[in-house]
Amino acid sequence: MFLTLDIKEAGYSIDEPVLKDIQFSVGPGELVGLIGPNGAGKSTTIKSILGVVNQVRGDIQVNEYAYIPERPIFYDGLTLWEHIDFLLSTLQTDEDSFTQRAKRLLDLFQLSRVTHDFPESFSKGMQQKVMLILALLKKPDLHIIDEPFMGLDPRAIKDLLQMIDNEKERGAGILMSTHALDTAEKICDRFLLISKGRLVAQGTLGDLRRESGLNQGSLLDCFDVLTMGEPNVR
Ligand SMILES: Nc1ncnc2c1ncn2[C@@H]1O[C@H](COP(=O)(O)OP(=O)(O)OP(=O)(O)O)[C@@H](O)[C@H]1O
Repeated sequence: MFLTLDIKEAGYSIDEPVLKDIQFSVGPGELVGLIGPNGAGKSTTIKSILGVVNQVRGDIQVNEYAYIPERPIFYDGLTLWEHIDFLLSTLQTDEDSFTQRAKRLLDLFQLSRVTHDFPESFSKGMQQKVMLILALLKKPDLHIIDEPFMGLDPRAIKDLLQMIDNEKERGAGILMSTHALDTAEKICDRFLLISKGRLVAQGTLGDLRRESGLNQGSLLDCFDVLTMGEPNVR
């Protein structure tokens, strides 16, 4: 497994846990969708894995990962190419092949023209593409992707889906939070459904259908049934 998570409680203060009793894992070549309503605890789950939630009771084992946040983050004063160069300096990899891969990806995502510009000046979609390129260049065991489809044009979404396929084929695991349930239904191997800080269901679409009693239900239908009337953590 590339990620094994067993959270008893996690949150931003000791007396008010946001998450309770969440257990799951992500293995090689698996795309796991983290879904749930607004405020359910998806980002808090991801932040617990990243180690930036200060109150976590439980155990989280994670291999080397790349994180693509919902809102792209860049280093002040570094151009796009300098971000790539900086990443290279943190990796033990062959410089020539790394540079070639970087150029190919910049081409693919149509960012070759702006390699010497500052990512802060890019559109949201272009910034998202930069984060994707940096994650791909790292070749991690696990990708953790927070709501990747927002702000991407249809062509970029197609490229992203292709990238996800390629990464799975390479053997990487992917944990992806999203509200795009139509897309998630088509591409995810398994789902983690979080509601009000608890893992209310996990498994394949077939498992979620069985659990919700909707034999032919879409992911959205199952989501609706399974997130109704969940008790609050607090
Ligand atoms: N930094 C923080 N400090 C205190 N509480 C927080 C913080 N971030 C999130 N929360 C609370 O934790 C709960 C879960 O929020 P979280 O951001 O994990 O939800 P989410 O499932 O990612 O939602 P969304 O789909 O809206 O992004 C919410 O009640 C939220 O108010």
